[in-house]
Amino acid sequence: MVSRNRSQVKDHLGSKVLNHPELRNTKATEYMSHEEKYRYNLSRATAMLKLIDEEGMDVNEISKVMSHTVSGFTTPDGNPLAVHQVMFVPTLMNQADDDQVSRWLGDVFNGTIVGTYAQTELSHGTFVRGLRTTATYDPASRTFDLHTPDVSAAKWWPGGLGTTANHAVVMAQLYTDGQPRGIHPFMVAIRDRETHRPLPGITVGEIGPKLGQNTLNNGYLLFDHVKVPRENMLMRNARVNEDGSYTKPSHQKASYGTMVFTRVAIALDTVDALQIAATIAARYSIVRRQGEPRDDGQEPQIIDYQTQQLKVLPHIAACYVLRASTARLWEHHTHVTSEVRGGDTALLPELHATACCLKALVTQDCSEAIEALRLSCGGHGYMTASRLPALYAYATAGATYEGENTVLLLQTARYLVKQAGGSHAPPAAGSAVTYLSRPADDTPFAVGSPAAYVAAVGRVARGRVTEVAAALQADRQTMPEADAWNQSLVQLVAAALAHGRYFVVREFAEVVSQQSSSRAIQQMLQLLFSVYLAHAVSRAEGDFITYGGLTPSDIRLNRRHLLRLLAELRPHMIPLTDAFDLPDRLINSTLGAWDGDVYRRMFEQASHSPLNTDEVPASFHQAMLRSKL
Ligand SMILES: CC/C=C\C/C=C\C/C=C\C/C=C/C=C/C(=O)SCCNC(=O)CCNC(=O)[C@H](O)C(C)(C)COP(=O)(O)OP(=O)(O)OC[C@H]1O[C@@H](n2cnc3c(N)ncnc32)[C@H](O)[C@@H]1OP(=O)(O)O
Ligand SMILES: Cc1cc2nc3c(=O)[nH]c(=O)nc-3n(C[C@H](O)[C@H](O)[C@H](O)COP(=O)(O)OP(=O)(O)OC[C@H]3O[C@@H](n4cnc5c(N)ncnc54)[C@H](O)[C@@H]3O)c2cc1C
Repeated sequence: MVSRNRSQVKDHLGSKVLNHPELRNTKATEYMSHEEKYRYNLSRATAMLKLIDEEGMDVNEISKVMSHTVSGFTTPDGNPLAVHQVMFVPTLMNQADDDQVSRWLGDVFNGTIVGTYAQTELSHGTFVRGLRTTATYDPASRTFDLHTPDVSAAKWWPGGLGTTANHAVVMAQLYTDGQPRGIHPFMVAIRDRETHRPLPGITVGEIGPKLGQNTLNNGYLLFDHVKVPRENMLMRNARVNEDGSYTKPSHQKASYGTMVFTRVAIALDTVDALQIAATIAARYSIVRRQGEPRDDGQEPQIIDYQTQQLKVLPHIAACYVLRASTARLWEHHTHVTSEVRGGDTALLPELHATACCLKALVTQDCSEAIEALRLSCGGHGYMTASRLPALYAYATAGATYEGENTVLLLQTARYLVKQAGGSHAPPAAGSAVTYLSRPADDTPFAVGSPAAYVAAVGRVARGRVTEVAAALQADRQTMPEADAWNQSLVQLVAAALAHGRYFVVREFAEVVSQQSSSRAIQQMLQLLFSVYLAHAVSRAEGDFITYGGLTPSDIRLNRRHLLRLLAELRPHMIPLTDAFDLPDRLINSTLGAWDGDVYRRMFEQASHSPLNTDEVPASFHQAMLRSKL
């Protein structure tokens, strides 16, 4: 499997799970209790982990397996082992030293150690430096004392912590030699490997129901002076020596590496959810007919309403554009990580800035798009069996976890304004920010020219960044830094999003220009790109007038152009979503099956309601008749 790309891994595993004795048969989980749902999803997650093991996948491929296309089928209510796979294992691989890796990894891969990534606390998630769990080193016993000072410092949220994991990588404030040293990772056993009972000094449990993803098994965790051996601090980056002396990491934020990786993975994966939602809405929009009959005597297919085309088609284009740019980000991450392992951290700041902004842009765009697609399916889109609510719940969680989106965009903005002001190391060759130090691209705007649109998107990004950088600089002369920063927050976020949009469209422009296998494919990619660009302009018309060099007349022309493009794309809608190659069983939607047999499926799913088991449910007598008396 080692040389397969993500899509090949997804297809391979997709067919494996659909034929797997323990995974191929699914149950409707809507009517299960919380505990039953957890058991069902956990046993499927475990079967999936065994399958991964049988396939001999390495850690890099394990994260590819987290493709929502596959995991949404295997664990429809959230994977209680997701954080084990996506964060715990990669943290050990990248932050444990070689001795530690050889000490733990065997037990991780044979399933004896199941872990989570315990960083967030009740009172601190965003502000990582503010975490209050302490790890105080005692040279006499050569142990760390892990302690939760009060309930507000309880770890709260880690996935799988509730009742699944027996170990955690705990992010805690290190104290050694009497000095605070900042946040560091510790490998901590929290439950007995045999009995699964919490170990002495540990309080652990599950946090309760959420908007969705209810079997992620998010948990809480408190330490009452728990002793952890010195060898359990992950020591690839920083070290605490036996005498308590401290060796700094090569990069101040080296211990944040897992977050960077997971942001990249989330950006990639959320596009999977959008592809599924777009396929469902496209198929339903063809099947559904409603309205005054036309000349042929038939009611119109809803996709032939211009408004419906606007609700559905731009999001199909977005699937293609965002898939390409997030795949490029993944490749870039792989490259930078290997440089960092070799000791060169020069590319890390920009990788961090790009990962923050793409994770935010993609999860925001995808959750808004999935909600629009749900609305495009009318009442039936509100039903759980359409799968659209779960897809939305999944995508919108991505806007919060692994760094709340506003906060991440502000990280990107911090990097951008430093670049614009020349106060950061100059960008490396191939950097995504060189445009800030060059004159603006003055390619005149012309409807119908993707290159002209890309240039305009670039002018918006450049204008947004330079304007807010100047405002910030001016405010810094008259007020404290924190006030000046706060004064510009809204514009900083807008600048980071504009930069992200420019990154995305430049990457796709390159994909289109490099595509050489067929003229027809090239033309289709051009059409998708044109739709994406025209839609991007229509969503931010003010910006394109203010910074992009467009006139009000260009804006009017773009509105008409977008609608014409949608009409042009409409006949290709089904092939374009079929091309995502999603088998019906993985889509798992009453509205989105390939044969379009929507109404029969809807009736079939209604038959599963426990309220339909008896003609008159017992509850009628118990609740309603009694209340009449
Ligand atoms: C394949 C998987 C796909 C999908 C997922 C599948 C399933 C999903 C199931 C479950 C997923 C759930 C998991 C969720 C897990 C979590 O949520 S874990 C917790 C995540 N928490 C966060 O992300 C917290 C966000 N906050 C932060 O990251 C930081 O606090 C901060 C906002 C970045 C600020 O940090 P700090 O206060 O320490 O920073 P400053 O001291 O202000 O320094 C800033 C300078 O540091 C640079 N910096 C910051 N971070 C990094 C980094 N990671 N790498 C490199 N550099 C970094 C920053 O650029 C500043 O640099 P400067 O300008 O030069 O000073
Ligand atoms: C489903 C799910 C799974 C999770 N899994 C894990 C896990 O496995 N491990 C783990 O450790 N954590 C996990 N988390 C926690 C998650 O990482 C945090 O919730 C997330 O980082 C947001 O932090 P917060 O809750 O502190 O939000 P807050 O920071 O409190 O956000 C609230 C509001 O404050 C604003 N805000 C905060 N700071 C600033 C600022 N500096 N500037 C401007 N605005 C600001 C935000 O923009 C937001 O609007 C999970 C969360 C969820 C929802």
